[in-house]
Amino acid sequence: MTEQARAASGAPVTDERPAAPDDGRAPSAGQVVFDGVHKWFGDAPAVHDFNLAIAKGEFVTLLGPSGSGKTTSLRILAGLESATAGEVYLAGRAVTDDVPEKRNIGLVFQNYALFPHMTVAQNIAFPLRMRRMKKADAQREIDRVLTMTQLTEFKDRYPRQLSGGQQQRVALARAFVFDPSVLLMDEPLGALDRNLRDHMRLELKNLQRRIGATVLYVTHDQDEALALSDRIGVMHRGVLQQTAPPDELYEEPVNSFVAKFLGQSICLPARRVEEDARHTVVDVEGMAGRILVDRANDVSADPSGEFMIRPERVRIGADKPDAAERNAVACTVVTHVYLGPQIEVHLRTADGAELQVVVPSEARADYTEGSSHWLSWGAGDCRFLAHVT
Ligand SMILES: Nc1ncnc2c1ncn2[C@@H]1O[C@H](COP(=O)(O)OP(=O)(O)OP(=O)(O)O)[C@@H](O)[C@H]1O
Repeated sequence: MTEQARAASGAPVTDERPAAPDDGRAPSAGQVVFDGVHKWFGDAPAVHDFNLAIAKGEFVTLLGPSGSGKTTSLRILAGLESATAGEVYLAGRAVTDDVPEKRNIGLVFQNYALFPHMTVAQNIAFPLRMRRMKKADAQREIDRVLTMTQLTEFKDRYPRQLSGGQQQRVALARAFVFDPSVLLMDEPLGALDRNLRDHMRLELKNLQRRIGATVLYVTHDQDEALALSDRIGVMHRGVLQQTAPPDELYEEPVNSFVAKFLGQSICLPARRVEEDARHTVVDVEGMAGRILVDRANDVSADPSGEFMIRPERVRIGADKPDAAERNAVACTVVTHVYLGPQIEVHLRTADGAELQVVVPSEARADYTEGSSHWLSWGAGDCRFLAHVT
């Protein structure tokens, strides 16, 4: 069977396999569990010690730059790639050595992978045919997903007679039709234009919620990841850096790679010089004086790391704030960039650190080149992070 046909068919796991270890890393309640998975291509590591448990009905996204190991991890779960080490579990059973046809998984790829010589209805029927489902039962299931994906009126068309968005809906319908235990999607909206992408994103989320599907999704688009996911796992150089709900990932990144990859951030090299019960005191490159960081926001194992703050947490004013626990740094404006509702102000400290903040654009007259300002923020607004590049 070709990879395309395998991916499109899926088939239930029928044999008895050992249960997932109940060691905390691999909760038996997990619908999907990666337990210490490694993948090497020759002597090049692609995925390193990958651990992830996905609950039933959960939508988890792997987000990361090109080549970070997202697709390889997903293909290992699908059985299209073998793990060099580690185990993969589906519904509590090890499937690491099972061929793809033995895993009850639906797959959707960026290039749709529809069969060009089959109509919409025939494409959707394919996984049911592979399972030898009775004709009347199959027809009922096909009608159900045609309605669900609003494709009934297109059922007799061929893929070439459909728009990109319609083709992608067929691929989704084909992945849903056999009630897979898990759906894997690799950049499924990647080939669509921006408007259609935003629209399909909503459709996809609604569909997933309605049927309660467990989804592992791959993208390098952070907006897509934020909009769709219950949790996001950020990958970098084959390593899962952090897995958390979108707001937690944004507010509480564990290292400088995650902070920089998701949203805007001010990150500067820093050193921990002192700590007491409430604060860590850090020396930030380019900032005179010591900067206070809440102890809870000090997550670097090393004394050297990175100071991080989100630009919207920085207050900008004409005067130095006098609150003792407020960090304050004097800056001059280098330039500003008009962005419509906001301007991005580029500033330089007296010690040469460059940083950017955003302010409402109606205040732009205050930020002429060379003008002086005070930046300030609370110890709870900033973080001291492990340095990961
Ligand atoms: N079949 C293969 N043979 C050799 N190396 C491979 C193979 N597949 C992937 N790799 C390498 O493994 C690493 C991870 O690739 P992978 O496709 O998983 O990354 P990705 O994060 O999905 O990237 P992208 O977003 O570009 O798809 C890369 O360095 C890639 O070149």
